[in-house]
Order: sequence, then structure tokens, then C-alpha cells
Amino acid sequence: MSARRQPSIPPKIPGYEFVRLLGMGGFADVFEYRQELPRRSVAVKVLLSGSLDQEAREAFFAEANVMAQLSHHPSIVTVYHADIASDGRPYLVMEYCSRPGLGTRYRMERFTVAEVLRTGIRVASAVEAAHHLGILHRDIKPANILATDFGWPALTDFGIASTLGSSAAATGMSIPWAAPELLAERPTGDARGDVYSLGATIYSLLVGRSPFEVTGRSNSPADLLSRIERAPLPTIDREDVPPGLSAVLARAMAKDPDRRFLSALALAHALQQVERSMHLPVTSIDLSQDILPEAPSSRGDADGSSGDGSRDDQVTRLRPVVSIDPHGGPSDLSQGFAAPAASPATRAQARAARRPQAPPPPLPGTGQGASSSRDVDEDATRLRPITTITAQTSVPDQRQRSWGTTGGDVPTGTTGGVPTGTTGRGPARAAAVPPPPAPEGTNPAQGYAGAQSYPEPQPYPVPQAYPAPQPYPQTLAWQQQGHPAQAGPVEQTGYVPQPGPSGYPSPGHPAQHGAGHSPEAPFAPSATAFSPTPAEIRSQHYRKPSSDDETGHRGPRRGWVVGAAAAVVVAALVTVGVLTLGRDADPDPQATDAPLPTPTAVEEATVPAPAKLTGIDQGDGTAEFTWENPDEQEGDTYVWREVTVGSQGEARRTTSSEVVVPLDDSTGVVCIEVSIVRDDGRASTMPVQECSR
Ligand SMILES: Nc1ncnc2c1ncn2[C@@H]1O[C@H](COP(=O)(O)OP(=O)(O)OP(=O)(O)O)[C@@H](O)[C@H]1O
Repeated sequence: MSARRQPSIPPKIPGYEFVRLLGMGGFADVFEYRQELPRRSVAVKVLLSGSLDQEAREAFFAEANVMAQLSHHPSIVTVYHADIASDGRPYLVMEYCSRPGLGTRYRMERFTVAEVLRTGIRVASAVEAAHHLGILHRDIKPANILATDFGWPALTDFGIASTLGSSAAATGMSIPWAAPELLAERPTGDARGDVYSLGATIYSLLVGRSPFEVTGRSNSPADLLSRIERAPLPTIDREDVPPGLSAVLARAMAKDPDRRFLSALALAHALQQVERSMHLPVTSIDLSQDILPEAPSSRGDADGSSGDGSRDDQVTRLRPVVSIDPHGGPSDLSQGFAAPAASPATRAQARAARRPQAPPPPLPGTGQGASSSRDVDEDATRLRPITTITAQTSVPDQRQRSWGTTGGDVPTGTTGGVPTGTTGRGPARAAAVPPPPAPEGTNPAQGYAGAQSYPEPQPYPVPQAYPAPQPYPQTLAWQQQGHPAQAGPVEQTGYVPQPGPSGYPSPGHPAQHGAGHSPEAPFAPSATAFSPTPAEIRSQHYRKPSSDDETGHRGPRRGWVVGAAAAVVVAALVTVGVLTLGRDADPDPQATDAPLPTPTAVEEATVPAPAKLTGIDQGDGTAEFTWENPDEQEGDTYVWREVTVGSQGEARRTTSSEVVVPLDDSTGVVCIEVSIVRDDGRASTMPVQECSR
């Protein structure tokens, strides 16, 4: 198996030194660089050269701007800087998330319920923070939750984020985690779509697959779409999952948005309740103090008061209607506060985003009442449009706000002109972006679901080791959908095209669009040729991908995506940075000062990855791996090594295109990566990886 496109050449960026490729997305490559001052690893997302039209640039910088607005949140990837490289490609410098993200882990590991709850609450608070700024993420899924050095989940990929209240019809998202109303003929949606996707993501972490995938049955996008719309949520087949948690997820993923939690915050509260019912430490909900500038005491008095009588004063100026008590449960939510008058524009958005107040069903075992006033109160969302930043944009540093009421913030400033930031999480983390403008107003009738951060009530266990990857069994031949033969089984993951203004560009550069390379979708046939809408999926009017559609992308941004099952593991390994084979032999990426490398130049400068890497379990404790050299040249050899998530074995060189490798004793599987090495020492820019099956 091989990637359907080569990665682009990493641009030369003053003050940064290229280290390695981290991953390839539909419209961008992500590289690790070493920032010189302050010295630290960063992830640099670089728009592909084929996506350089104005719309793409604007979308790219809009994503930078959205992320910058949210960067200070402990569970959102921090953006440090955005600019245009000397080769003309926009890039985004981000916090480097060194640990395997959830997209990598959820199919390979069994998460404990405690970790799922903790993660769910943290991501929910990130989503709530985005909603407070008027931003819908619209593509929450395991692959978009990375993990920091300290194991904190970090939400990323706001490439298709939009303002609350904007047309959901223009959105795009990954079908397995998309809310039914967003998959409808006439999509509608608001913050509750993100609530659904977050519920679906949490569900996925518990079961190791997306919610409506059925093992052993067809999981085509049409199948998924139909189940998402009509089938009841399958029971979670885990004895350690309490009924209360199942009920919370069932409510988060209710088909009718009116029956869902009305906000990500409400979902976080419900997850906290489950933690309490399980006698687990209660995870804090991290929301900025600009939402509730002077928070109640960090102990979180049950009534939400600060205990010094000052709350009422603040409340009249601000908008909180709820405070969060990680120790004692949600406070009295009936105490809503008046919000400032909204501007007409904001009110219009607010109307569009207003959440209905139909009573949701009661949740057994969670204390979540069907007609909780909290949900109504939490309906409030401060709305603010995304502003598009222009090129040459440095995300200004700002550390005025802190997360949490205790703990030492780690403020950083600008050093030597290089924007700095911290990647700290939790209470010690400081903000990195200027505080958002004062709210333009909120709908007084809606109140404001303000909250605060609290000191972390328990240490977050940082996983030290990850189990070796296992092949994902849930596969289905691409041909089953009537598509031309593709190498290997595929994972059925569909994407809805999203021609919206905040999405990435519309098709138009098929030659340069790469395969989607998220863990859900390592390889993507060209969306230009094949990017069905939900309506097309329903009617089965797919356009067949042509035989040369191997360099596709997902829709305008995310076309139809399928990934080979074991490629999930491959993508995972890419994510955790095991793609180092042949790095030394790569063409010098810094030597590319030329304006913009053409695809041809890129192809010539790079050595392809081995093709059709396959590992077959021989039944004798070993697996035989074979591969092909798609561009064999005299003197070619191969370097291969064993890989597991987070580690790699000794590199070995061979002239043969097959090796026999012992299976891992504990998993019964072995994974390797292979690189072609030219006679002159150049090696595959991106080695290929595969696991035995
Ligand atoms: N901050 C980061 N730290 C480490 N790795 C990262 C980081 N950001 C992205 N990556 C890696 O790069 C890959 C592609 O990134 P990303 O998903 O943001 O690109 P994209 O073009 O938006 O992709 P997609 O088409 O899937 O949306 C990710 O799957 C991940 O493996």
C-alpha cells in the first residue's frame, strides 16, 4: 500500500529547521520543524501548492484566525504564527502534539471509561469555548483530537468551522460522526450538531469504531447515512460502561436535535455526573474567565456564588447563568443574569442559532432531568463572526488571561521577534491570543452559559506506552460499492463536501490534491472525480473514480474518503512520528527557494514509497511482507524496520522486496515500514507502513 501522493517539499522558513513529515491532509501537509528561538518543536501546516487560489488562502488564514481565537483553551491546539513561505505557500505554526491522537488510538486501544469521561469533558469544554465565540467546529471526530506532550486532548482542524447560525448547508464533515440533520437533503444545524459529533466521538472511544459501523456488514457511506438517520444507537457492549453513560450518549446523539443536550457544556455536566456516580475524580470544565471574569471560588460553591457577595455585581455586567462545580455538581442554574443588548446582526445570528427548548427525555442514572432548566439557560451562546486574517499574520502573543483559578501561569512573551507561546495545559496554561473583543451582545432571553475553570481535581494519567497497533478488522472492499478495484480493503468513511466560504477550496487542482490522510481516511480517491453529497449517496448516483484518481482529496476539501484498514495504523504511525526512515537521505528541503515547486519538480525530487506493501501471517509465528518498487532504478535497495506506535526497531537494509518478520508475542501482529533508498543515498520521502494480517 502506498500513499496516493507524495508529500510536498517542506518550505524554507526563517527561524525554523525542518525535521520531518507529520501527516498529510487533503489540502495541506503538516511537518515538524524545530523553532530556533525559543527552541522547541512545532507543527507547521503548509497549504499544498495546488491550493493557492485566493479562496484557499482566505480559508487557510481563516482557520488560523479561528484557532488563534481559541488557542488559549487548554484543549485546543495552540497556534503560534501564520505567514506565507518564500515558495508562496501559506503556513500555520502550531503547537506540536507529540503523542498519538485519538484517531490513532481509538481503533487500537481499549480506553478506560475514566479516560473517556475525562477526555469527553475536556473536549466538551473546548467545544463550548468555541461556541461562545460563535464558532461551530463541524468536524469533531477522533482524528481531530490530537494529544499534547502531557496527554491532554487537543482539538484541531477548524478548517471547516463556521459561525454559529450560518448555513449548515455549506458545511462538510465526516459522515460517521455527523448529525442526521447535517446529512439531510436540506441540511440544517447549529451547536447541537457539534454536540452530536462530540457524543459520537466519545461513543467511538468506548467501542473502538464509529457509532453506526456494524462489524461484518456493509458500512458504505449510504449504509452509514441511513443508519445515522434511522437506526437506534447500538448498545455499547461493555460491562464497565454504566447505564448512565450510555444514556448520556444516547441523548447527545438523539436523532432529533431538540432532544439532545442543548450545549456542549450541558453534555460536559452530564459526563461529570457520570464521573460522580462512578466515584471517579470529577474532571474540571475549562472555560475562560473572560466568559466569567471573576469566577466563584475555585472550590465552586454549590450555588455558584463566590462567597464574597460579589457575584451579583459581576453578573449584571456579564452574562453568566451557571457556574460549574466539579466537586458538588452544577450550581443553581435557575439564576440567570441579564446579558447586554445584542446588536441587530448578532441577534440575527442568535435567532438562527437559538436552541429549541423541547424537553429532552430523562436520563437514567445521571440526574439529568428531562426539563432541566440548565439546558434552557445554557442555551446562551455568545456569537461572534469569524474574521479573516490576511497573509503575513503573526498571531499576537497574549497572556492576559489564565485558565483556572490556581496554579502558576506560564506567561511568555515575544522573544527576538519570534512569537512564543506555551503548550501547557490546565490551570497553569496561559492564553496566547489577545482576548476576543467584548461580546457584541447576547440574547438576553437566552442568558449566557458562562463558566469558569477550576484547578484540576486530579492528575491526568499520562500514558507511557501504547499497545502495538492491531489491524482494523472492520473492512469492506471498495468494489462492494461498485467502485473500481482498489488495492486492499477499505474503511468506509465518507465525507460530505462543503463548499462553504470557510472551507478549503473547491476542486480545481486535481493533480495537486493529495489523498486525505487522516487516521480515519488515510487515502482518498479524488474528490474532484468523486465527492458525493448525502443526496448523491442516497440516490447511489456516485461518480466512479477514474483509474488515475489517485491523488484525490475530500470534497471541496474532503471528498469521498476511504482508507485501507491497516492504513489506519499506518496513518497512526505517521501521526506519532515514526516516519523517519530515509530522513537523512531526503533531498534537502531547505534548498527549495524556488518560487513554487511544481508537482513535477516535487515528483522528480522525491523518491517514491514502495507500493503494495502487504504482510501475510504465515501461521508459524512470522509474517511475510512483500512490496513493489514503482520506479525501480539501478542500485535501489530497501531499508525496513519494525514499528509500533511510539517506537521503531533497528533499520535494516535489503536488496530483496520481501522480508519475514516474527510476530509480536503479545498482539500476534507485526508492523513494518519500508523505504526505497537510491544508489545516491536519497530515500523515500515518506516510507510506507503496513501490519501483518
Ligand atoms: N499540531 C500537530 N501536531 C502533530 N501532528 C499534527 C498536528 N496537526 C496536524 N498533525 C498531523 O497532520 C495530519 C494532517 O493534519 P490536518 O488534519 O490538520 O490537515 P488537513 O489538511 O486539515 O487534513 P484533513 O484533510 O484530514 O482535514 C493530522 O492527521 C496529524 O497526523
